[in-house]
Amino acid sequence: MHFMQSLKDAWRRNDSLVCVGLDPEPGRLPASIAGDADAIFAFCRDIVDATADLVCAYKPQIAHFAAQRAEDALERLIAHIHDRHPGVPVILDAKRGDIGSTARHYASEAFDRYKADAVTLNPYLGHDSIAPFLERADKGVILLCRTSNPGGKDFQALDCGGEPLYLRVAETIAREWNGNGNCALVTGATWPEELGKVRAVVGDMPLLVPGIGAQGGDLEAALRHGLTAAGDGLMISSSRAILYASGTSDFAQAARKATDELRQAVNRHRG
Ligand SMILES: O=C(O)c1cc(=O)[nH]c(=O)n1[C@@H]1O[C@H](COP(=O)(O)O)[C@@H](O)[C@H]1O
Repeated sequence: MHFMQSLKDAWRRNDSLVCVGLDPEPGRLPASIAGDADAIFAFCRDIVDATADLVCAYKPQIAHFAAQRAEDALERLIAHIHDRHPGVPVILDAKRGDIGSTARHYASEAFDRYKADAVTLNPYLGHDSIAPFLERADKGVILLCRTSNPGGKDFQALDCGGEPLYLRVAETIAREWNGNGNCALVTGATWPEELGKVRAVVGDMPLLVPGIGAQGGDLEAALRHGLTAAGDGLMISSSRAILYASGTSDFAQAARKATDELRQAVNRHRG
C-alpha cells in the first residue's frame, strides 16, 4: 500500500500521531537482554510488540544498527513489523543524499533490501539526487527541512533571496518535487515557529517532527503550529524517551506507558 495511505490509516486506526524511533544504544540495553546474541533485534521487537496499537509509524535509525554490524537485525525487525503489525508504516531513517547513479542504490537499499515504506533524505544535492526515490510513487520521501539540532540553523536559516533556505526547500519540494504526492518534510519540535512557517507553505503535507523528549522540544507549540485543519498531518517522533523509559526487564511495558502518555498528550491538543 502507498505510504501516505498507510500513514493516514494508522493515524485514524490507532488514533495516534506518535512515531516511535528505534535507536538501539548498546550501552543502554537492559541487563536482562544485553547478553543475548540477538539483543538488538530482541530489544526492538519487544518494544514494537508492546506499542504497535499506539503508533502511526516506526522509525528505525540505520546507523544504530550498522555501527553494531546489525544490519541483519534491522532487516528482520522491519520484516517482523510488516508480518505482525501490518499497516504500520516503517520509515528508514537513513538521511541519504548523493548523485543520481549512487542514489539509485540508496533507493534500492531502503525499499528493496530493507523493505521500508519511507526513507529520510537530505535534499542538499538537489532534484536529481532525490529522483530515484520520488519515482517510487508508493514510497514516502521524507526530506530534511528544518532539523531539530542546534546547528540546524547554520545553513538552513541562511537568507535565500529574502526568505530562509529551509522555507525555499519546503516551497520547492511542495511545488516541484511532489508530483507523485509522496513527499514529507522533517521539521524539529525545537523550532516550533519555523515549523508553523513550513506548514503555511506546504498545505497538508505530512511533517516528521523529532526533538521532543530527550532534545527538549516544545510539544504543545509544535502541535499548535503544525497540526492541519483535520487535526493530523504530523508524525511526532520520539526515540530515547520511549526506548529507555525503564532500564530494567520491564522496558517494554515502560515503553508502552511512555508511548501512550505521549499519544494522549498529543491528542489533548487535537480537534
Ligand atoms: O530525521 C530524523 O529522524 C531526525 C531529524 C532531526 O532533525 N532530528 C532528529 O533528532 N532526527 C532523528 O530523530 C531521533 C531523535 O531521537 P530522540 O531525541 O531520542 O527522540 C534520532 O534518531 C535522530 O537521528
